[in-house]
Amino acid sequence: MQNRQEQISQVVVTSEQMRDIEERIFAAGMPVAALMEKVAGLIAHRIHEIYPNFGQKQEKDAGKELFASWRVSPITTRVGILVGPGHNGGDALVVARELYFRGYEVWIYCAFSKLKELTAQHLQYAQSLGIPCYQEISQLQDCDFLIDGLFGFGLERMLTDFIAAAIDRLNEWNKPIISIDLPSGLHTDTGEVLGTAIRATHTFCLGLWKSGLLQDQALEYVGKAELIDFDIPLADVQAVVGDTSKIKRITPATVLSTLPLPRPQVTHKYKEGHLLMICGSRRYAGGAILTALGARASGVGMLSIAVPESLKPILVSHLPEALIVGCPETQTGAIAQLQLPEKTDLSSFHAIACGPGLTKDATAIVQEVIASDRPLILDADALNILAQMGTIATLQKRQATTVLTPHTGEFQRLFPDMPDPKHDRVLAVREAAAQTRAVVLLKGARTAIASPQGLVWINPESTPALARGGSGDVLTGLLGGLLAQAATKQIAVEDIVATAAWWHSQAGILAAQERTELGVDAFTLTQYLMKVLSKPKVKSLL
Ligand SMILES: NC(=O)C1=CN([C@@H]2O[C@H](COP(=O)(O)OP(=O)(O)OC[C@H]3O[C@@H](n4cnc5c(N)ncnc54)[C@H](O)[C@@H]3O)[C@@H](O)[C@H]2O)[C@@H](O)CC1
Ligand SMILES: Nc1ncnc2c1ncn2[C@@H]1O[C@H](COP(=O)(O)OP(=O)(O)O)[C@@H](O)[C@H]1O
Ligand SMILES: [K+]
Repeated sequence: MQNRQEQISQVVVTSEQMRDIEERIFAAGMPVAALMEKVAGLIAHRIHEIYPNFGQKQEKDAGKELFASWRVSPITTRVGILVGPGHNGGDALVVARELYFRGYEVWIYCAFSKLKELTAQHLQYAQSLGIPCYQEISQLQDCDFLIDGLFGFGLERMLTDFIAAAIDRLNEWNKPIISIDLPSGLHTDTGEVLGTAIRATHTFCLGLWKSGLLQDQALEYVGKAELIDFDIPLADVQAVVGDTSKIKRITPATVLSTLPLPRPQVTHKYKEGHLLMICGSRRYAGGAILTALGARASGVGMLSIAVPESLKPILVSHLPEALIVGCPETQTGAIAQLQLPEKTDLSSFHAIACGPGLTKDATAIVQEVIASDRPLILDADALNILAQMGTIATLQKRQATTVLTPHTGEFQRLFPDMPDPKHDRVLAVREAAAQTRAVVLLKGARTAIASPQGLVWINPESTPALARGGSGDVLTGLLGGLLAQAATKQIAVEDIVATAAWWHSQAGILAAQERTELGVDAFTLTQYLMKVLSKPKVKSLL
């Protein structure tokens, strides 16, 4: 049973869900102002940890002379507070007050004439303390860092006029900015930039993770994101979010509920998953090797690899443990047809992973595996061939598990009539899974995975070091190996896919830490997969 913190860290909400959750808390008797105090107190505490103030409150209290010289002291921190019209602005003003009492020099920017009542009261009190409040953003240019309380999940339309101009201006200063809840200007659900948006260095997401913060298009704006947990009761979360149409973050706890795949004492190789990989062509031999090395790291019991006959020697030399199935080739060096060893047919395999390096000339074999009753992962060229066959009509005929692993370009070819993943990745992937009845993994900086039942997993941590040829092939092999093993155990397919995405990106992160982001070629990546699980912190949980 996961503890509360683990459960909360997996939840992802839309603005509508967040509003409903808050309303339940307020309806239960929690005063709005008390919640704002609590939240802002937690934020102020974190800010104090990140940007400590070395100015002495005693100096300020000692009299006007010292106060006047305070600013020139190199050790006093000046913080600019950006205040919007709603409760995001209210949060920021409470933070302003708290930092002021801790000896920071605080300057406020507020250019809105109409504020929500609570926000207006906090502004009035801040001003009564002598905290200066400006209507021109240029006045804050000398601040050491800024706190963004312009808009939170209440932003409902494009930013225009003076506020858009102010954001553009302060973004040019390249100062540290801490955004409260979300960088102002981002759509809470999709992460889309509504006209313009704050480029934050930190985002303190309040209470529950907002979906927009986990989208590729938001990442340049979010900076380092962390959750400020203000004790929302799990019952309220559950009541609003429910069990279906959920979005969940993949966390170590998620993954460690599947890994290590249970392996009994008395077993044999065919009981621990038999994967058939179909990949490679004369033109693309490397993809087959990388996919196979990904599968090797999964711990799969038996690995068979179908490649064009001419690739057999090179595969044998890289993977002595695997059974390499040489297949007849087309004139272009693609697999012409599957030629399995005697007494073997597709039913011998627990799963099939098909696609990397095939080229489009391998159509016949892709059609054959799609027509089979085996759990199937389709990637790369197999996806392009599927697109030509007609994705939805073809997959609706399949009874067995299908997993598709497209990047954005492949997704658009597979699903030309679906919502554009560049606009809303969660919506796109959920729709694709619902219509195909496949588990769809949409690759990206923040990979999103949807089940046909509407559950979406988002992988919240990765590294651009993975933006490199061949890293997707490694994922396909790893996923194939895990799926083959899971087929003999009772584990949900989407959980296995989420596990593979997490494991793959953690290997990238670890490799980048040790070798820099430039040192994570796909072959190296395969060698870091095992290292992730043997990291003391992960290993102790396994
Ligand atoms: N109620 C509370 O005590 C709590 C408040 N919280 C804070 O409250 C925020 C949500 O507060 P609100 O619902 O007041 O919403 P916001 O503060 O996000 O903004 C809403 C205000 O902005 C205006 N607005 C929206 N789009 C605009 C645009 N494009 N141009 C100009 N004005 C625009 C709206 O008319 C409204 O006045 C959260 O993000 C969070 O920071 C929560 O964190 C926790 C508890
Ligand atoms: N900017 C990024 N940040 C994190 N992960 C990324 C980034 N770009 C790509 N990736 C990951 O790297 C892999 C690339 O796969 P793919 O596009 O299929 O490449 P290839 O076919 O060359 O192997 C995917 O798992 C993807 O999620
Ligand atoms: K904000």
